[in-house]
Amino acid sequence: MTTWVLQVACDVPVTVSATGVFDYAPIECETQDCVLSLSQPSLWIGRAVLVPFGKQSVVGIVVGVAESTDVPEGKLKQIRAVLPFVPPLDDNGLELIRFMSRYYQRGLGEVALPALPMVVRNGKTLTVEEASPVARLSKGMRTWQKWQKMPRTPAPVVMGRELTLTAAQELVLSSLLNQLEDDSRDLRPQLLFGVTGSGKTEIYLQYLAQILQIDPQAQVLILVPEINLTPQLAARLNARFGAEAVVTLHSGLTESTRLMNWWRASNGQARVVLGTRLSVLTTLPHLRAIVVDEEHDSSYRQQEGVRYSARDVAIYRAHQLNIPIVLGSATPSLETWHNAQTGRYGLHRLSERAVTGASLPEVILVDVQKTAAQDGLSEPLRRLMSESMAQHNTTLLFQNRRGYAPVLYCGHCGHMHDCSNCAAHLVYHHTTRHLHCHHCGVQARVPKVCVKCGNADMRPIGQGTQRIEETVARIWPNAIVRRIDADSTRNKGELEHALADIAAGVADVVIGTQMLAKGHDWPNLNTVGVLDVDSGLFAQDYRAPERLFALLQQVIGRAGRGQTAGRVLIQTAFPEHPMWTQLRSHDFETFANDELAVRQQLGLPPFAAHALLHVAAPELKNAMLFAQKARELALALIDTQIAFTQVTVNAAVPMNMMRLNRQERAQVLIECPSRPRLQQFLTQWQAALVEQKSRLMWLIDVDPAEI
Ligand SMILES: Nc1ncnc2c1ncn2[C@@H]1O[C@H](COP(=O)(O)OP(=O)(O)OP(=O)(O)O)[C@@H](O)[C@H]1O
Ligand SMILES: [Zn+2]
Repeated sequence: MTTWVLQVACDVPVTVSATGVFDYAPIECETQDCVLSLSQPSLWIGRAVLVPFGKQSVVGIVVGVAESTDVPEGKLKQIRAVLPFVPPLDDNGLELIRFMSRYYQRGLGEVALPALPMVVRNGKTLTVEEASPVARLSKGMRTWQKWQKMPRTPAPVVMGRELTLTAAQELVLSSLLNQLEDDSRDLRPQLLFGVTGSGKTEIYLQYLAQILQIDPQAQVLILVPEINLTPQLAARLNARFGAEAVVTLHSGLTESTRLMNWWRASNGQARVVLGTRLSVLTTLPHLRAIVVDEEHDSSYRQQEGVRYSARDVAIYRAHQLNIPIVLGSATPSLETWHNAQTGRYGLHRLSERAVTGASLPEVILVDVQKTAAQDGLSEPLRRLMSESMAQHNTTLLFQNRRGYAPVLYCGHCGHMHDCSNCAAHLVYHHTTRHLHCHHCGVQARVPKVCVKCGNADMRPIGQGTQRIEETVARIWPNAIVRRIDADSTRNKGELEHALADIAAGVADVVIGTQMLAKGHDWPNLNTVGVLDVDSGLFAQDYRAPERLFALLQQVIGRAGRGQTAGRVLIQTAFPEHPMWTQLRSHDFETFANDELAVRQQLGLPPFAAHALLHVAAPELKNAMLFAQKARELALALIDTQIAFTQVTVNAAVPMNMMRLNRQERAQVLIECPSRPRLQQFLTQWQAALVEQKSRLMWLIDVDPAEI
C-alpha cells in the first residue's frame, strides 16, 4: 500500500462537491510516453487519469498529491489508468484553472476538463489495456494514430506576402512592437480601437509574424467569436503562415479533426492557433502572444456549464505568462474602454478605413411613423435597393429575428400563440409551416383555426427574415437573394456556400440576423437597411444600449468597405432617440463616455462587480423560496463579518424571462464595489447554499451578461 494519495479534479457540479477534487490511490504506470512511479509523487501532478466514479469511469486531472486522506481505510479507490497522450498541465496551467475556479466559483474539474476534446474526456471512448494501466483512444482514430507517430517538433512557419501598411497601420504596429522591447517592456493589455474596415487584421498578422520569427518555437493564439462566420480569416492565416503551422479549434470541427488540432496545439507543434472561446484553455507550451479579435463580442461569454468570459481568462493568462495581449474592436466593451481610459490598458487608434478611397458610410434615418415600412421595407429603402441592384452592388438587410413572423395572432379574439414551456410567443416559420419556440426549441404544427375561439382568421404579425425574403422576391423577382440565419444555415456547407457567394459579389440582396454583424469584409456591399430594431432602444437591461450600439455600429460598418461609397438606412419610429446621433456620426467614444458616466453614477459595472444567483424550479413558489432563503443566508453572512459590509444583497425576484423550458426562474443580485471582497463573499455564500442540500437547480453567475 502506498503512503500517499492523488487529488483528482473531476467534472462534477459544485452542488455535488464544493471542490470537485477526490482522493485516489496511485498505481505503477510505465509507458513509452510517461513513466509514473509510486516513488515520485510530484511527477503525477497535472496528469489526466481515468478514475472510478460511482458506477462509471471518468477522466480527471491530478491537481495535487497528499500524504494522507480523510477517506476511511479500505474505502480509498485506485485510479484505473493514466492517459499518457494528454500533455500534462504545467504549473501555469494548474494556476490558470485555480484562478478560474476561484473567480467563477466552480470546481477545478468543471473548469479544467471541458478544455479537452470530447473523445478524450469521455471515458467511453477509452480502452484500458489489461497488462498496463494505460488508457488509449479506442475507436475510429486511425488518422490520430498516424499523427501520434509524427514528430512533435514545432512546425516551421512560412512567411507569406504581407500588405503594405498604411501610415496609420504602420504607426500602430510599431508602437505595439516597441512595447516588446526590453527596456520599455509594457505588458499591459493593448486595445486596438480601430473603426470598421480600418485593417486591424493585417496589424495582428504582421505583429504575430514578428513574434513567430523571433522565437522558432513560439506559439500564438488568436481568439475570434465564431470561426464559421468568418472563413476568410482562417484562409488568410493559412496563406500567411503556411497551413502546416496553423490549426483551428472550434465546435464546428469533426471530433477527429478537433482531436488532432488540439493535440498539435497542446504538444507545441502548431504555431498559430485560431480558436473560439473554449480554446483559451488549451495547453500551449510555447504561448508567446494572444490576440482577441472583436473583444466586445458576447460569444466570448460561455453561458452554459461554467459561465466565464474567454476574453477575461485570456487577459489573465497573458498576465500570468508575462506575454503580450492585444484586444481589437471597433466597438470595445465598456469594461475594456474604461480600462483604456484609465491607463490600465494601452490604447491605439485607427480612425480611417484601410482601403484607399473607402470611408465610413453615410447613415440616414427614415421615420416609419411618417413613411410607413410596407411589409418591412420603406419607400426610401426600396429606392436605394433598386439603385444598388442596377449598379450591381449588394444590399444587406439586417432583420434581427429569424422565422417568418414573431407572433401568430387571431384576428377575431386576439389570442396569441405562446410556448407552453416558456414565457414567449411562438414564432411562425413559413418554410416548415410550424410554430417554433426560439427559447426551448419546441415545434408545433400551425393550427388551422385559433385554439381559443375556433376562428380561422389567423394572422402572422411582424417581420422575420423569411418574410423579408418573401417581400424582396415579390418586389424584385430577378434578384439573387441570400438569407443568413440559424435556419438557413443549419445543414452542413450551407453557410460556407452562402458566404462564398456573397464574398464573390453574386448576391444582390443579403438578408440576415446578427450573424451578419461579425467581421465580414465584402467590398461589393454598399447599401445597408436596418429594420425593426426599435424594441432594443427601450430594453430593461442596463447593458442593452451598449449591446445595441455595438451591434448597429458593426452592421453599419459592413457598408462601403470597397471603392463604392456606402450608405445605411435605419428605419425607426423614434428618430429623436439620442443613440442615433452618435451612430450617425460613428462616434463610439462619445457614446461610451456618456454611458460610462451613467454607470458610474448608478454604481454599475465596471464601477462595481456583480454576481447573480439563478434558481430554477418547476414552480415559481419553490424557486422564490430558495432564492429568499439564499438571500437570508447572504444577509446573515454580512451581519457577522465586517469584511462584507460593502456587499449589497438585492431582493429575490422572478427573472425577466420568468419561465424557460418548463422551469420557473428566480434570481438574487449581489453587488459590491470591490471584486476581491465579492469573491470572498461568494465562496462563503456558496458553501452555505450547498449545505442546504436543495434539489433545485441553482448556480452563481459571476459578471452576469444580463440582469
Ligand atoms: N494596408 C492595406 N492596404 C490595402 N488594403 C488593406 C490594408 N489593410 C487592410 N486592408 C483591407 O481593408 C479591408 C478591411 O480590413 P479588415 O477586415 O482587417 O478590417 P477590420 O479593421 O478588421 O474591420 P472590422 O472591425 O469591420 O472587422 C480588407 O479588405 C483588407 O484586405
Ligand atoms: Zn419554449
